[in-house]
Amino acid sequence: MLEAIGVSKQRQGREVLRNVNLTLHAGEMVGLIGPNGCGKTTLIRLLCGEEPPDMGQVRFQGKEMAAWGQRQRARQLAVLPQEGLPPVPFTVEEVVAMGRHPHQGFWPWTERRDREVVERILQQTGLAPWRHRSVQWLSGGERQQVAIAKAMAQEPSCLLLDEPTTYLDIAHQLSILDHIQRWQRKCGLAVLVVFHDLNLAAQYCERLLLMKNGKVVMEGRPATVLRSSLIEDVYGVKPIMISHPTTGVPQVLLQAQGVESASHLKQSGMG
Ligand SMILES: Nc1ncnc2c1ncn2[C@@H]1O[C@H](COP(=O)(O)OP(=O)(O)OP(=O)(O)O)[C@@H](O)[C@H]1O
Repeated sequence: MLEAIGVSKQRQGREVLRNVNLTLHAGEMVGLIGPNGCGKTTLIRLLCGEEPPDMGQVRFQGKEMAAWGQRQRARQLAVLPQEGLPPVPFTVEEVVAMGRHPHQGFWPWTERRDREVVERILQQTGLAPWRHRSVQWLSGGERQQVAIAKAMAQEPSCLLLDEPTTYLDIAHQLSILDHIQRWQRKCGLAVLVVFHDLNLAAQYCERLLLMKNGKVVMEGRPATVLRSSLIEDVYGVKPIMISHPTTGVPQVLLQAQGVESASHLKQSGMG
């Protein structure tokens, strides 16, 4: 479905992606993880055709990305950038409907279908009661939910999400990711998600790619990638690894390293 083949990219003379290979298949959710500045967003920008690689190739549905027209690509590929949705002076319903733009005028019956899709998505995402609220007055987390609904309205076959849960509380993190997972499974959607939360990545993704300094250093199932020694090497912190009590997937516990917390533990007899 979507492939990066040996892609490299420089920023101000510095190589921020080095010979990265990635394949995303229909019907799978893949997590892209790694420390700040390791190149995740740059890779997403190359994968969605926002920028060309300096070396290597990005191919979408077998065709080189540069050969896709913008509108044609937008009918198939939706991207939720890291910065999310700006606080625009449009209503929730109008913004969700903007997701239909790549399809408009494509078939004679699109207008009715566009309205049906927007209505279905407003209902599914629980945004229907907010349809007339202006997006500019929504909180960061609320805007993020609208941004995801807009991407859903695009009805893509491939979805790229750059840290979609950053502004969301725990209930909304689960609700959005559950929603995307159901959509992925029902429609065979290919999903690539950038995560900082390794525990969510392990729970939702069948495959993870771990990046460090512009390179993919490990790829595989969560149990292969989320190993204590590898996490320590890549992130520079020593995690405590446990298995999720229900699903058995690896989960990462962090331990505060400050002097104060250590003495607090000793005082309480837990150190
Ligand atoms: N326009 C730019 N000009 C110069 N350097 C840039 C530019 N954009 C990104 N970089 C650098 O490229 C590297 C990779 O950045 P990128 O945003 O891809 O990392 P990231 O893994 O997404 O980070 P984060 O987790 O913090 O979002 C960083 O060192 C960043 O400073």
